[in-house]
Amino acid sequence: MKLTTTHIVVAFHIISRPSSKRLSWSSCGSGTLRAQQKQISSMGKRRGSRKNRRSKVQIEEQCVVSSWNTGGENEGVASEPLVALHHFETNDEPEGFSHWSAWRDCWKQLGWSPSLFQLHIWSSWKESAIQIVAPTGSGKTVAYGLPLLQTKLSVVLVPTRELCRQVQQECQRMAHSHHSIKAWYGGTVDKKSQFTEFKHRRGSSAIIVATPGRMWDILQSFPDSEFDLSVLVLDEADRLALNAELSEQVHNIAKALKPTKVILCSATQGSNSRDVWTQWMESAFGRVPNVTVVQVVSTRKGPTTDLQQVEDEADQPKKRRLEGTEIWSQIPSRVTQVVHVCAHHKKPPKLIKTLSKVSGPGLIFFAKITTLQYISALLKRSSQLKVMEYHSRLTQREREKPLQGIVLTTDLCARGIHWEEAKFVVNYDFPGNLETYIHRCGRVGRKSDGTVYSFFTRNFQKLAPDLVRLLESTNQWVDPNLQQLADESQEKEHEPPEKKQKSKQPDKPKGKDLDQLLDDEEKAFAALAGDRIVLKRASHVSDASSSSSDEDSGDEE
Ligand SMILES: Nc1ncnc2c1ncn2[C@@H]1O[C@H](COP(=O)(O)OP(=O)(O)OP(=O)(O)O)[C@@H](O)[C@H]1O
Repeated sequence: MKLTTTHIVVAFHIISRPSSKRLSWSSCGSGTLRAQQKQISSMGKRRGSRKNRRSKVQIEEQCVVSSWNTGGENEGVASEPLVALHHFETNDEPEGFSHWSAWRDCWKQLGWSPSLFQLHIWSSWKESAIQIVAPTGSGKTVAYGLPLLQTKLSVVLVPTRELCRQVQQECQRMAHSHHSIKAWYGGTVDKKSQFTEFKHRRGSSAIIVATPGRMWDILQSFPDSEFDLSVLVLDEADRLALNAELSEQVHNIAKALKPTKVILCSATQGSNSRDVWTQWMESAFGRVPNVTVVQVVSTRKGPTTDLQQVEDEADQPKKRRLEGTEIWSQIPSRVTQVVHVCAHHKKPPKLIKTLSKVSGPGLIFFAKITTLQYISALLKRSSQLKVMEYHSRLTQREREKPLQGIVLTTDLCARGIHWEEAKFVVNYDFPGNLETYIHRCGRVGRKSDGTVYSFFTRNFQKLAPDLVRLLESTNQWVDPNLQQLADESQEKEHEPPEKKQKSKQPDKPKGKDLDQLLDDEEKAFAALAGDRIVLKRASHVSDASSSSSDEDSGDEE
C-alpha cells in the first residue's frame, strides 16, 4: 500500500464551521479573508502558550485533493472544484451534473453556502471511491448526503444507533418529502418488514442509514437476494475499520450489496485503517480502485523567532499525512483545549473544581461505565447539578432521550453526535488514543466556542509527545508537566532495549486496582463535600474491579 506522492493544494481557505457566516466560503473575498486571518491570529493570541503568543502563529486551513491505491501513480487533479460557488448563485449549470436545479434548490431552502471541501466532494462525485477527511462539525453528513438524494438506493453505515438516528434526520432535513430515508438499528421495526421495504425500494431513490450489525442481520436472514445498490457510505470509517466485529460486518455487507461507489468518511484516519478499507473495496468491486481523498488540513504560518522551528513544524503535518495518520487539523479552532497532568486520586476534586468554573451543558467522558455510575452517584449526592447518564447499558427508550444538563458518558458519545448546546467537555479519563481525543473535542465548538478539560495521568505518558504537538499545532497552552512527560517519553524511546524493558511504564497506575482508586476518589469527595456525602459505596458498583466487561466500546448489536 502506497500513498501516491502528488499532493496538490487546490485551494486556500480559512474555515471554522461552515454555518458560521463570518467564516463561510461565500464570504471569502480578499478583504474578508484578511479579517478572518486577523481573527484567527487573535484567537491564537488569546489561547496560545507564551511561546506561541510571541511567534504570532496563524493556523490556516486548506483543502487538499490527493489519491491512494495499491501502488499506482496519482492522475491529474483539478486545480479548482468543478462545482464552484457561483453555480449556486447563478443558473450556470456545471458540466456533467444532472439534476442541478434540485441540488441548488436544496441549498437555497437550507439558506446555506456550501463550504470549499463540500464543493470539492461534489466535484469528485464521479469517482468510484472517495475518502472525506474534514474537521469535526464541518458538515461531512451534508457533503455526502446531498448527492445521495440524487442517486438511487444508497446505504449509509454508522457505528452507533445514536448516529444512525442523527444522520437519518440530517438527510431528511435536506430531502423533499417524497424522498424516503430510513434508520435501521436494533430495537426498531421487525427485520422482515425492513427487508421487504429494502427490496421494494430497488431502482427507486432511497437512503437507508443503518448500524452494520442490523444491516448484516437483515441480509443474512434473506440470502440469495439481489440488490441494486448505487452508493455505500461508511461514516466514521476508521472506527468501523478498527473494531474487528464491525469491520467483518462491513466486509460482508460490501460483498453482498456490491455497490458501484464507496465513500469513506471521518475526521480522523487511524494508522492501520487503510489496509482494512482496501479489503472492503476488494469485496465491493472485486478490485481496489484509485481512492480520491478530499481532505481539510491545517498548517501554521507566521513570523517567529526561530525560522528553523517553523519550517520543521510546517513539514510535520505533511509527513504525518503521508504516513496516513494526519491528526493535526481536525479540531475546530474555536475549541479551547486545557490539558492538565494530575494524579489519579486528584481527579475527583479536580472535577468538582472544573464543574464550578463551567456554565451551560456539557459532557464528561469516562473509560468505564462503573466509574461513570459511581461519580454520577457522588455528584448527585454532593451537588445541585443536573446530571444525566448516557451509555450502552441503558434501555433503548433511555438512549432516545435528548441530551441535557451535564451528561456523564463513555465513548458511545465520542463520535458524530451533534449537540449544539454543549459548551464543555471533560475528559475525566483520558482516551487511549489521540483519534478519540479529537472526536471527543469535536463535541463542542459546533455552534459557538467550547472548552475541553482533560485530566492526563502518567499512565498515558506514551501519548504525551504527540499530544504536545497537537496542542501546539492548534495554538493551545501546554502544561509544563505534560511537556516534561513528553520529553521523558522521547528520551525513553532512545534508551537501549535492556534499559527500556526495565523502565517500562505499567498500563495501569502501579499497585492499585480500580477498587482502590475508587476508594481514593470516595475519600477525596468526602473531604470536599463534608457531611453531604455518605461514605457508602453504591451496591451496583461494588464489583467495579471486575475485568473490562464494563467498558463501553460504543459498538452496536
Ligand atoms: N455549508 C453549511 N452551512 C451551514 N451549516 C452547515 C453546512 N454544512 C453542514 N452544516 C451543519 O453543520 C452541522 C454539523 O454537521 P455534521 O454533523 O455533518 O458534522 P460532521 O463533519 O459530520 O462532524 P463529526 O466529525 O463530529 O461527525 C450540522 O448541523 C449541519 O446541518
